[in-house]
Amino acid sequence: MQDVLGPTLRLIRLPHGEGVELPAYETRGAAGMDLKAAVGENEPLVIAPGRRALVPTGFIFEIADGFEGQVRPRSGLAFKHGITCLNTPGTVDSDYRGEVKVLLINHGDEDFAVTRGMRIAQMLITPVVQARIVEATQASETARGAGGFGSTGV
Ligand SMILES: O=c1ccn([C@H]2C[C@H](O)[C@@H](COP(=O)(O)OP(=O)(O)OP(=O)(O)O)O2)c(=O)[nH]1
Ligand SMILES: [Mg+2]
Repeated sequence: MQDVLGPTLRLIRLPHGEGVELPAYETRGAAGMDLKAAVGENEPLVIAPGRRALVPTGFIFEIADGFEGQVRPRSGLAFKHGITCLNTPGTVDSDYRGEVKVLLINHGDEDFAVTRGMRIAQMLITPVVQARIVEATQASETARGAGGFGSTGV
């Protein structure tokens, strides 16, 4: 995978991200780079059951034109603790210059403490295109027509 040259991702470290490891692909073929929590060293962010929290990553991500960042949950956190991303997949626009944050929700039945450096989610860099938006008066004909939501059987 790493033989395939992807776009450059510039990361601007914010003061509270000082010392936090860069997001990284954990294995050679990993689709997503793991994002780490930039919460205070002695201030874990505790998410109670049923609650949500915006977790800082400590970085501005300058995503190349023509790409987006998709913030997705980590399956291990979901399986073991019921922790997932509420807005999955989160969309990080290429023109966004604020800090990337991860919106976690606790679907488990115990408090979950997010500690500094914890790998909380993953980000995929994915190509996007913008459509040319045109209003029309009639839909074109197709074999499917208006059939959907199980119209071809289950
Ligand atoms: O998980 C996420 C999702 C979004 N963002 C940031 C980057 C993204 O470019 C911006 C806006 O996200 P989105 O378009 O999904 O939210 P919105 O509710 O439409 O806000 P806006 O009006 O700012 O576009 O928020 C994150 O940091 N993490
Ligand atoms: Mg938006």
